Amino acid sequence: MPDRTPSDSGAAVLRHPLLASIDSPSDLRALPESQLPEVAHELRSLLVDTVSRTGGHLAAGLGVVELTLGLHYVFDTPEDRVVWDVGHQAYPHKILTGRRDRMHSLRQKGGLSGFPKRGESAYDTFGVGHSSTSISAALGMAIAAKQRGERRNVIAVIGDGALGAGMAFEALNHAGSMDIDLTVILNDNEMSISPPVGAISNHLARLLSGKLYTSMREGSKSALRGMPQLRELVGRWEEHMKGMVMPSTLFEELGFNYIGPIDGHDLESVLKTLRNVKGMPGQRLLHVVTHKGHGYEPAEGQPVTFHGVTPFDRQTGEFRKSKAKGPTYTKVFGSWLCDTAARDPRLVAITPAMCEGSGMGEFAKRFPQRFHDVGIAEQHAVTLAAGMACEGVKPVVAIYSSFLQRAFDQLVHDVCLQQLDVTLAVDRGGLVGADGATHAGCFDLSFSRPLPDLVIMAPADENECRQMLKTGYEFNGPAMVRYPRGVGPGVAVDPAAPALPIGRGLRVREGQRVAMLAFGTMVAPALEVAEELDATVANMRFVKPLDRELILALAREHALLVTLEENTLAGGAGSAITELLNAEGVVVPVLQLGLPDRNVDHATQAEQLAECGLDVAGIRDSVSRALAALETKAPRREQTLAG
Ligand SMILES: Cc1ncc(C[n+]2csc(CCOP(=O)(O)OP(=O)(O)O)c2C)c(N)n1
Ligand SMILES: CC(=O)[C@@H](O)[C@H](O)COP(=O)(O)O
Ligand SMILES: [Mg+2]
Repeated sequence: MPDRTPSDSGAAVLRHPLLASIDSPSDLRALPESQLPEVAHELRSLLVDTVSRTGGHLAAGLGVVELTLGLHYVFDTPEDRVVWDVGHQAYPHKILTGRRDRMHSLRQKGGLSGFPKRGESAYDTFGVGHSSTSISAALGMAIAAKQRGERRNVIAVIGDGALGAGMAFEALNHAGSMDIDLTVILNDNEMSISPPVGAISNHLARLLSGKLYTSMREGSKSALRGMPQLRELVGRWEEHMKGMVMPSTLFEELGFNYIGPIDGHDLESVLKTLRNVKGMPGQRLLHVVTHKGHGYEPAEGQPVTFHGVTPFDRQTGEFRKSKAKGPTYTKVFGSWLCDTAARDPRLVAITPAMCEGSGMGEFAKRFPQRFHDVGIAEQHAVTLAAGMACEGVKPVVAIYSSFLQRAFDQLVHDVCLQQLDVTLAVDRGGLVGADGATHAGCFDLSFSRPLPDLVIMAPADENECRQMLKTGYEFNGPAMVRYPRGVGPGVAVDPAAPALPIGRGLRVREGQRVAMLAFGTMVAPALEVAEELDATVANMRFVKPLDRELILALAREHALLVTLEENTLAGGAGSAITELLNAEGVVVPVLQLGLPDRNVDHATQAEQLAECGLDVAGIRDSVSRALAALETKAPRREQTLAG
């Protein structure tokens, strides 16, 4: 990696002389091919340096350095469209496409997004964050280009993990039957976030181990150099042997011309193959083999840890100490899961490819027979749980709120309609910080609330989270506990704490002027504000069923109700309360506070909350204004105060 040299300011900076001359892929294309290995070297260096400071996704980007260079060198981007899947591997792409000097701002408020984003650059052809969208989007672009009579290459780059999702196969299925030019590059590093799972992954491994065919082919090629007639004959024999030695690939069966596997770190081979692919008509799938974390030893050795990282020391690969106190909600879930499984042999746990992120590592080790990582397959995960519940086991699906969006109909049709006993541990509910809008869990309360028979809970602290998991698990029907990313207020967890009475909230402070009806993460800031405003605070606990008696009592006793939730205001928990009041014919002013009707970009969680007026200062302001308005104006019927 390039040396550190003192900058004018005396601070150590990294020198990347070649990268410094590349402001767009045109500059890259102007370089002789002989300089590309050095560009690759500098790219890796800059990538490690950047992410060691900002945090973010590292190992995947390191693995696609040569592929990224090759794509921008060989293809005429952005005229040719490169569509990245998930987009967590796109940092090298950002560096080469005019964003080098802003990499230090990655994932920070006002800075570069951690994912491709159409508004950020013309080279970001499709906004991503969620997995397995690339082939559909690329196919759509290819069809549009054909219809408009525009000739361009369209290339989807998808990982072996992302390929396991149903949506990727829906797209292959469609594309394979069409008269269309489309390139799919399969970036196979034999890793998802965790080691990949499933039969597709086994199929890819078999393709990679088809060494016999590959070495026969390579050996014969060099042997026949200078003997053209014989080479043609052997070429035909080779096709015949290919069929005999290697079963045809899944992709060929789906109508794709399969090319590869090639070594994705051999720049010469990457460039040569991309040039060949560029001229080919029809649908082709190029199988590129890479190594997650390539070129940075700590990441190569620990690709799971270095998938997504907090800032670390680039020399040693050691992480900076976290200042956070207490366990994350994810950890609380993980230990509840293990404790419950130890007592109840009926418990099974399901994750759609998020074992570590969802806190299930310990469970997977201790109860491997009852642990099901289904790959990036949220829809399948939920319906699989439904099937299990039909047969008397007790499934717990741990899923990120934003990924549960994928499985909405499965939740409606397969779980709730049949009132099946499935517990959903919905992590990352609310704003998630640096991953930004793609990963924010802003909608789960709105989309789950209309479902009959679903119990929905939101804990105010760590202990309540455990109690709610117990409550949901013991409830004989569908139940969901939604908790946020990160740590809570630091309440000690009592493993023996009882389940909660369903549909009962809790008054946590008594006041006179206003009642604050808070859900989940909003209880703590509501309590902080309450002192100053002489407010009653209720920890509502249940979004469904709502605590009717508590709400009506609060409405009787106070001149103003304030609902607070870390979910979009549209159709969320506050709306549930106003619906109930309307249904009961109760007229009381209600101020609804929650997430706004717009996407909230990457920043820290605290910055995002402040931006949405959901930090202590923001809540205090909104409530004070509402109280002032109420005190100066004559009361009206039907008052709903805007937040
Ligand atoms: C719908 C959805 N589910 C889960 C995730 C979380 N996720 C992000 S990257 C990833 C693994 C992707 O593996 P692969 O496509 O092989 O890419 P690699 O990291 O190996 O380069 C997962 C599960 C996601 N982004 N989107
Ligand atoms: C790219 C992706 O989808 C995941 O890697 C995600 O960024 C993980 O987020 P957490 O850090 O919240 O687990
Ligand atoms: Mg992979």
